[in-house]
Amino acid sequence: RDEEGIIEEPCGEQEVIDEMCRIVIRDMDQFGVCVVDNFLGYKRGMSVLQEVTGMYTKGVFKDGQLVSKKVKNDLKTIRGDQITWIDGKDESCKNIGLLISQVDAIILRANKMANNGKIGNYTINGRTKAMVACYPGHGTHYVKHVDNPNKDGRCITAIYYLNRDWNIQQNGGLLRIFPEGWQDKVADIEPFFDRILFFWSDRRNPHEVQPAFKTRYAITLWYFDASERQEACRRHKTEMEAQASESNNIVNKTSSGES
Ligand SMILES: O=C(O)CCC(=O)Nc1cc2ccccc2cn1
Ligand SMILES: [Mn+2]
Repeated sequence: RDEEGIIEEPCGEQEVIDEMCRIVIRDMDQFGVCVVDNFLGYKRGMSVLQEVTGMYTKGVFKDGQLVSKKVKNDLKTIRGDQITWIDGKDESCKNIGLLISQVDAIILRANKMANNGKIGNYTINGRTKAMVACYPGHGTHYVKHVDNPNKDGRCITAIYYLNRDWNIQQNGGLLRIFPEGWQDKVADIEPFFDRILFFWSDRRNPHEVQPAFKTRYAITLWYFDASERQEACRRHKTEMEAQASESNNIVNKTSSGES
């Protein structure tokens, strides 16, 4: 507060980051979901959007997963979201790289600031690459699902939206989260430009994307909890070894003529 008792607006970059971290920690602890608007600001948000639309017109997006939909009595296969994975290091997506480092800064700082240095009792030590997704907008949707149902190590989902002048009534594409413990209440998130959303990736947050009727872009990052990730990798390694020795036995049996 300055002498008139007016609350000082955080002005420096660091104060803005700290303020945002406090909001993320508070909302994640209270709701398991957190929405922050004007995350990058108009200019930097637009440069991220331009890179994404540039990639899309270049056709780097893989065809989305097939969603066969019974339309009257013929199976109409429509494609869901189209995705591409990038690490944001190459020159052609340096602005996406800036977005990624900005989200990293918030998550890692929040991890430090939270009580005993853990946000939601996690110790975050890494993340996936950025998944850039596009819904082509012919009524494509994403069925209700959980990002991490079986402890693969991912603890926080961060989704950055890029859709300007988005009108939910006309364009659809609402993200609906069904947070565990909210009874019949839901969290309806409109995929607005320069909005970032955080939520726990596990079974606490089943979610769906309702049919979109305009091209809908989003960039997703998943952050890893150190111990859950380590355990998941150990389990995966054991499964791989078991499969290898199993196929070895079969080979030995068939080559030695045993039935
Ligand atoms: O765009 C949004 O608002 C969220 C869409 C969404 O949930 N996408 C998504 C996409 C996925 C792609 C591969 C594996 C798991 C995945 C989980 N979730
Ligand atoms: Mn998801």
